[in-house]
Amino acid sequence: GRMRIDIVTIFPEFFGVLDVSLLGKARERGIIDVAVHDLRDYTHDRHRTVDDTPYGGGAGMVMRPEPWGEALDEVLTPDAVLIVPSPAGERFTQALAKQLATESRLVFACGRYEGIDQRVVEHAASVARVREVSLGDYVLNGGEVAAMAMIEAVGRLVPGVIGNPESLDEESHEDGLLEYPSYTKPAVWREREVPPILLSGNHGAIAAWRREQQVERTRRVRPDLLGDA
Ligand SMILES: CN1CCN(Cc2ccc(Cn3ccc4ccc(-c5n[nH]c(N)c5C#N)cc43)cc2)CC1
Repeated sequence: GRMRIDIVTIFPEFFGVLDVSLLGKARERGIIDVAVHDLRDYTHDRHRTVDDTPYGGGAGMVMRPEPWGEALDEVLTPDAVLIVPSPAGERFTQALAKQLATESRLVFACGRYEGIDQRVVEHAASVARVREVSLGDYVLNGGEVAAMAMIEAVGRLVPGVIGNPESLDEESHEDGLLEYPSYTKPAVWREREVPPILLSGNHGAIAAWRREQQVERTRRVRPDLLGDA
């Protein structure tokens, strides 16, 4: 396929949904191959232990390096990009999604507890490109939800995955503005009319109105995207 994605996690069943979603079609068509690996398969003790107490003290547990080392030995090839979801990561953006969509191999290391022993990331960087990436400034309990979001954002940009590619270039954050509001039938719903301009057939005026809606909405909701104070 065009892209191979490996996911290492202690919750492999979490990614079962990838079989049914949009990416399910892409997998059937052989565009994207996804393989999920259970980190516990790389432990060798009876309790399949993946965590231990943090050196230096502190609350919570840290994920042990050994299982991660063995798992990544198996899936991390030099051409791959290892993506490690982390609260301390660089911000995940549409620009990064577009960059990652050009790669042939992505590996996602989904941590839990308080994170993964840092030596795992250090070692991986000697084998492949590694990026610690954060979904946003809020706290999750692990990397799986973040990985799912990133896989969806990247997967839909891989050529052939989305039916109508033109819907890709007219979307939010493509031109730095939020998207304009959308409407469909009926023309009146609960006494609310569709903006008449959209029924005018005047495509120049419609395009202008949509642009104005984008600017107005962006200024109201996301002034940071306009570089406004
Ligand atoms: C001493 N204290 C100092 C504060 N830390 C902070 C902390 C560390 C881990 C976790 C839980 N967790 C484990 C793996 C993992 C991956 C991604 C994310 C994540 N959260 N938010 C995003 N946007 C994420 C993404 N992407 C969270 C994760 C939660 C909070 C704890 C220890």
